[in-house]
Amino acid sequence: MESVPAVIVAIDGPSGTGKSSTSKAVAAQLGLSYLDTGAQYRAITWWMVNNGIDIADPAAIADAAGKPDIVSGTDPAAPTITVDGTDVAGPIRTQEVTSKVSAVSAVPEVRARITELQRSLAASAAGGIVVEGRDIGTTVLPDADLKVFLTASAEARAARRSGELKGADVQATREALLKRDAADSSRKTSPLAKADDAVEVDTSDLTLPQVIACVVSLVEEKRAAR
Ligand SMILES: Nc1ncnc2c1ncn2[C@@H]1O[C@H](COP(=O)(O)OP(=O)(O)O)[C@@H](O)[C@H]1O
Ligand SMILES: Nc1ccn([C@H]2C[C@H](O)[C@@H](COP(=O)(O)OP(=O)(O)O)O2)c(=O)n1
Repeated sequence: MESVPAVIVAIDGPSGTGKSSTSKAVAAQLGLSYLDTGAQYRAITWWMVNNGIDIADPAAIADAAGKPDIVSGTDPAAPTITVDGTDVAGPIRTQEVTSKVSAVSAVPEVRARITELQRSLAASAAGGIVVEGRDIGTTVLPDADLKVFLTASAEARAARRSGELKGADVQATREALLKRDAADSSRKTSPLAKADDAVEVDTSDLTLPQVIACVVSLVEEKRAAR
């Protein structure tokens, strides 16, 4: 039987463009592992908040960056995230963590630590992996076989996000989302950016199944060309 070589897929883009839903579905469909790098930054932020680290003090964050043990489960059917053995999948999605994650993830020591975890997970995924985040194509896995950069209008993204957070005001969600994009795009260390060789897909007017099909066919094209 012919074996299919492991494929590494990097999916980046701002909040609400469909990275997590698309990456999980593509990985499940193609039998690949899946890594949500945003969950890792949220997990380290949750730990900082829980341990009384001053989020306004980058030196304090840098000093503590090596302390928490963050473990990601990469099965796309049931991704997991633990900190020092505690399941934090729920607590990392609170408004408090969301409002603080950009400040924590801007600290170079935090990025170095999490980037190392990401590279080691990608290297050990024998069947290949889909890794989604903000700097995967530019910094974490610059040699990925396929890089996709998802975009969508602020209106579409805010409508999607406020649909998730029951009862959330679309305008307030839009503002919080744009504020986080601006912080993530303007930080010095590996900001949110499209890699030069990434394929850009605007998802504003596409359904989720259409985006998934588009990325699956991009992966299949890459595989066929190898
Ligand atoms: N193309 C799409 N059309 C409509 N809704 C979408 C689309 N892609 C994703 N969504 C929905 O938008 C929300 C945010 O998607 P998610 O995958 O979490 O985005 P990201 O990981 O980029 O923040 C989810 O509720 C998801 O189901
Ligand atoms: N590769 C990554 C992934 C996420 N981050 C940071 C910046 C993001 O605002 C936060 C949270 O990412 P996450 O993907 O969970 O955010 P959303 O699902 O888009 O709300 O983490 C990062 O700096 N680098």
